[in-house]
Amino acid sequence: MVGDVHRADGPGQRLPDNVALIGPMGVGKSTAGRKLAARLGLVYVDTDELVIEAAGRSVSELFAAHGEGEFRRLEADAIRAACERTGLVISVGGGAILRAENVERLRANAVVVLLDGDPLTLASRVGRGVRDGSRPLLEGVEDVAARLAALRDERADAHAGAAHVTIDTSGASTRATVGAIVEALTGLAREAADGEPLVPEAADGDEDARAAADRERDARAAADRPRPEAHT
Ligand SMILES: Nc1ncnc2c1ncn2[C@@H]1O[C@H](COP(=O)(O)OP(=O)(O)OP(=O)(O)O)[C@@H](O)[C@H]1O
Ligand SMILES: O=C(O)C1=C[C@@H](O)[C@@H](O)[C@H](O)C1
Ligand SMILES: [Mg+2]
Repeated sequence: MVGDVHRADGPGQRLPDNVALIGPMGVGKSTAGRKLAARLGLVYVDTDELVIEAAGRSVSELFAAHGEGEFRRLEADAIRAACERTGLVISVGGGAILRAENVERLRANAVVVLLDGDPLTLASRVGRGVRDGSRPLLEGVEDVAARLAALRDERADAHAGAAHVTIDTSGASTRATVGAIVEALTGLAREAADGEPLVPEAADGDEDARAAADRERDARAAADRPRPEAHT
């Protein structure tokens, strides 16, 4: 059932004009988000980047100077600002779903897509970026995979409660993940009463070329295609 994907403002509702990507640290929200925005012709924003801009320092510096609480306050401000806009793909910082106000705002103003991945996948993805100043919760941690697994478990309920749709990206390429997100959004848009598709329809005459490109992409991604799973 996708009823609660609609704006809660009565009949004639349509799907929200934003897409929000949530999920565990390192799952690929920023990487997939940029590509998704390009593919859908939407503007990409990343709440971590908005916080860095507002604070004038890296996430790690902010944690060190003012603590996680200040980071979370700026993160909530960033989400509020993003949710006042439309036409965005919003990559949401990994821990933002722990605040109910963030979840409420995101669900009301975006289709919320949870990108998930098993702990080994997460560990392999963050491996290269552990010391880039963006993930203070992993700094100085010996067993990054165990820490990521623990955080993912702690946040599993919050993630499930926040998501309209979940996509398992374990072992999937970014291209396959973006394809699965588009497929899920298209499905939701078609099912939404009076909803307009979030994915632009192909222009007349483009249909065959687009279908051929889709078939080619699907064939390439078939081996590792993640399965979207809709939630109420
Ligand atoms: N599907 C994928 N397959 C392989 N590598 C990926 C994939 N998605 C992302 N990566 C790589 O994993 C790393 C982490 O990705 P990214 O920064 O997008 O994660 P994130 O979810 O935004 O993390 P954070 O919550 O910390 O912001 C990057 O180095 C990226 O290139
Ligand atoms: O999972 C988390 O709590 C975090 C994820 C990152 O996106 C950053 O928002 C920050 O490193 C905290
Ligand atoms: Mg990110």
